[in-house]
Amino acid sequence: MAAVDANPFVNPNGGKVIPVESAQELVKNHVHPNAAEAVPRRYIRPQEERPTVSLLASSEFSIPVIDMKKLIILQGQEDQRKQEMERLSDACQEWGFFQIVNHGIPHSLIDEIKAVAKNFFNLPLEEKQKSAPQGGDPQGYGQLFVTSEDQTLDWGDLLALSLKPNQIKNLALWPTVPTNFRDTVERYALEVERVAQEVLSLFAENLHLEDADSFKNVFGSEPMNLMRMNFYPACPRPDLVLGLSPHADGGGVTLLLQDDETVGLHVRKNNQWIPVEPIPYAFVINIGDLMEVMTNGKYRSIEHRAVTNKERARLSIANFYNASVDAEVAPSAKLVDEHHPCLYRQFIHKDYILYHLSKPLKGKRHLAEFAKLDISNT
Ligand SMILES: COC(=O)C(/C=C/C1=C(C)CCCC1(C)C)=C/O[C@H]1C=C(C)C(=O)O1
Ligand SMILES: O=C(O)CCC(=O)C(=O)O
Ligand SMILES: [Fe+2]
Repeated sequence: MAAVDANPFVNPNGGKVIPVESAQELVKNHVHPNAAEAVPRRYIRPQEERPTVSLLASSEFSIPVIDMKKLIILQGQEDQRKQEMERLSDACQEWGFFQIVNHGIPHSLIDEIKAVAKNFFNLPLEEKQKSAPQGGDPQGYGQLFVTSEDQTLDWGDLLALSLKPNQIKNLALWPTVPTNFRDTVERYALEVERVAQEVLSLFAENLHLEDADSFKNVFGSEPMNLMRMNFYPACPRPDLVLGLSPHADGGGVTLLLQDDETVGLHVRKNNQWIPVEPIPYAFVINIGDLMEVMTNGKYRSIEHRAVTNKERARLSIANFYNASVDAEVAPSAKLVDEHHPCLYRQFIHKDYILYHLSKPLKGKRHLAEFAKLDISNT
């Protein structure tokens, strides 16, 4: 059993918890059946934050798709691999986002993890609340990043669990219904970790770092695998709300499974919101803040958000593959020189997580406020 009292993230806001009603319950109970008041005031975004998408959004202007099969080292296929590596490099530098296909995670396991997540969110509230945060631990069923009474709320519920390392894993909050939840999540976690490590090796190779393990080494001996299952109920006024506020992921790399049927993820590119079209069984991968720091800004952690849908609920499952709790995070010395000044100060990963947890999700501001160096006078 995990040693919960050794978890450094307990009580990140001095124990202050702001209660938030489940969005799913709100819909179920038809609190405001009248369309004009269909959405309670606390969810309504100011005009400038309401969701519109770019007119540019089309198949020619969408996040790159990387075929992992083309990245396997095979004799006679060197040119094909080189081309795919270049596409990956562009994706990390220009978009901060890409989708991967042929990643080797069995489709049956993807079906299983989506099914257990859906089954969990479809349980009665009392059952789900058995996984509600306890004892100041910010994981479990409910909300994260709600730090004030007057904050605009997201139209979504979540289940956040630390899968690894044991120091922050709190099995007491893991659902026991559906009965295959734990076993499925444990098997899925191993596969996600394998792919995340492959992706880190490809990044190191692309950036010409000493060896393919260089990022894995900085991530340390106990990398974190945090899982966030997001459930966005159908919303009577998707034009007024957001499922998930604009944010950049704080960790290393994120592997996201999207709903196959419903578009909901938007990525910010050149000040426009670009929808990410779901590809069945693909993962959306994005660069997190830690990776932006380690690459000295060469790879970019990009703002994204989730919107809701009038007819359909949407499910997504994000795994944040992050450095160890006590890892020292800093730009790689190989990526700093007279033409590329050091953009970020060194910090301890744990301190950045605590900073993150104390603030509402707010675009790209967290990394800039926490670690960006002022290089205007250098
Ligand atoms: C959008 O970002 C997050 O939701 C998030 C969540 C973190 C967590 C879990 C998924 C499980 C329980 C623990 C915790 C609350 C930390 C982001 O975490 C980031 C932020 C930093 C920094 C990081 O490394 O991961
Ligand atoms: O639901 C989505 O598509 C986005 C989820 C996300 O960005 C996150 O969980 O950090
Ligand atoms: Fe995210």
